[in-house]
Amino acid sequence: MNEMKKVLTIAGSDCSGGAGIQADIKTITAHKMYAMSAITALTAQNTTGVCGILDAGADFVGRQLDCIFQDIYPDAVKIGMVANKEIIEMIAHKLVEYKAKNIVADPVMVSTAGSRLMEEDAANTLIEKLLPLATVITPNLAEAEVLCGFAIKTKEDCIKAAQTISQKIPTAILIKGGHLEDTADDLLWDHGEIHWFEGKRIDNPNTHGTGCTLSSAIASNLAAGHDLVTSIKNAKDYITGALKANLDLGKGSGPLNHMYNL
Ligand SMILES: Nc1ncnc2c1ncn2[C@@H]1O[C@H](COP(=O)(O)OP(=O)(O)O)[C@@H](O)[C@H]1O
Ligand SMILES: Cc1ncc(COP(=O)(O)O)c(N)n1
Repeated sequence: MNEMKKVLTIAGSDCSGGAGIQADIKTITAHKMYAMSAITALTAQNTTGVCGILDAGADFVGRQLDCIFQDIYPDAVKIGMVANKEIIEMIAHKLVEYKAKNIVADPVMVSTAGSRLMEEDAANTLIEKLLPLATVITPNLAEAEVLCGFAIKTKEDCIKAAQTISQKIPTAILIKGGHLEDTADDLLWDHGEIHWFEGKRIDNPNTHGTGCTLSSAIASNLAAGHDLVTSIKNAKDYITGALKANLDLGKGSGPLNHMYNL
């Protein structure tokens, strides 16, 4: 029997199933891997927006991580929504304690519909304590603007932003271009080396959970033993397929179709 790869997601729950923990578990399962989850917060949300957040508390997040790492050690870890400083610090502490590897950190700050998912005063703790532990961080354009401190309008701006961010956070940096106007090109800055992952813009308004899905697909590929560039390329192919499959659920920006190639 082949060894089953294990991927852990540390993120918030989306009760409507499109983003967060639910998107991550669907993605990891579609990669034929074993998914585990440490839930940082419950959100009450759907395709039209977020109407409530209940965070799990730092101690309880720590207990979930102890249970996971002491029993079924993950081959890769994806980090998504983390609501406040205390939880960020706890996760950083546990990842160091258990020597976690293949960490993909998505610095989730604001939902697509505009609701804040991380408290405003937590950004510095995220930048100083948690993001530097990652193999790769995956900000979207708005998150990259917060991390670099200036507006990003063009592909040249993306390169400048990655260079600036790398001075504070010495990991590989993937700036996602899902919110660029004409293309969906993503930029990887890997310690000074630049790779563009080109993507045609797919005309599908249902993009709830694209960032969550991409980061857990990258984590699944790293768990499989692929290098970072191959992992991102495969993850981009996965998200392209899930967008092209045109699921249309809910009254707002709907979820992706994770069953398109099963
Ligand atoms: N309409 C689209 N067509 C093709 N790819 C897209 C589209 N929207 C997002 N993507 C891709 O989905 C991934 C997630 O990007 P993005 O939507 O920018 O992240 P987030 O959900 O964090 O805002 C990226 O690889 C991006 O290029
Ligand atoms: C619990 C949770 N985590 C993350 C997101 C962001 O989702 P997206 O992938 O669309 O940026 C979300 N809406 N809810």
